[in-house]
Amino acid sequence: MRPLIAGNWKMHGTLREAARLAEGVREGVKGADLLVCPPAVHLHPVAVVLLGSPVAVGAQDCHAAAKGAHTGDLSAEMVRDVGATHVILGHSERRANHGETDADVRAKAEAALAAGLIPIVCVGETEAERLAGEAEAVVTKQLAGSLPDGFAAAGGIVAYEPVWAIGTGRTPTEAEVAAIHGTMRQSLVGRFGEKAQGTRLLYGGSVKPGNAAGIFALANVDGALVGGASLVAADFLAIAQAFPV
Ligand SMILES: O=C(CO)COP(=O)(O)O
Repeated sequence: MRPLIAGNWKMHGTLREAARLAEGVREGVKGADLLVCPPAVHLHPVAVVLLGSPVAVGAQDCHAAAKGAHTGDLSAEMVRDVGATHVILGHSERRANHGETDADVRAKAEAALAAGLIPIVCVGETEAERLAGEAEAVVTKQLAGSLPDGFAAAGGIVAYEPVWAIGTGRTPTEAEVAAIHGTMRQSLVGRFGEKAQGTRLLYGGSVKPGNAAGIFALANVDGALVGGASLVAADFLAIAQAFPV
């Protein structure tokens, strides 16, 4: 399976900085499939910078409805229309800051699929859940509730992002990542059948150039969802280069 290295730029940067970062990624891309997910207002200009390059563009969220009276929201169609091919859904920051439930994420993923976008659905346990030994159960439940039917057939992507590893410089051990990714694969194959062997499972949470190779060597890790390190083109590209080809 071709790895996917995705950058989640979150709420960072000016338009000029977004364009420069996109140019830096475009100039250095080789090997892995790359995706950048800028803030919504930068989607179109970044898509223009990356037009004709192998670097894809994704949004960080979309609404579940195709259109309507939803002030401040963006539909999947709008995101697609301005040049995005992917959308991150159910990131823990949205689950925490906007109260998004598994059912909300599932509805958004359905809207994304209907609009021809590839959803990247995020799951992950909190530190308290990990300490209570509940990480695998939490992630399995989130997957069951957040993924719509047809997810695997449409090429949907899953990102495992332990909440306590995001932006903290801490990561699970390689054995812990391998265990969760193995559990996720099993649960996807159980629900969607053998085609889910081809579902990309990304790891996210403090991925850096220095720890990427170890994480990428693990079974059932098919790429990464990178936050902070994706804001520096050289670091993002170094992470992509760490994937064994
Ligand atoms: O939340 C993340 C990506 O979606 C991970 O962020 P960091 O790479 O900054 O830990």
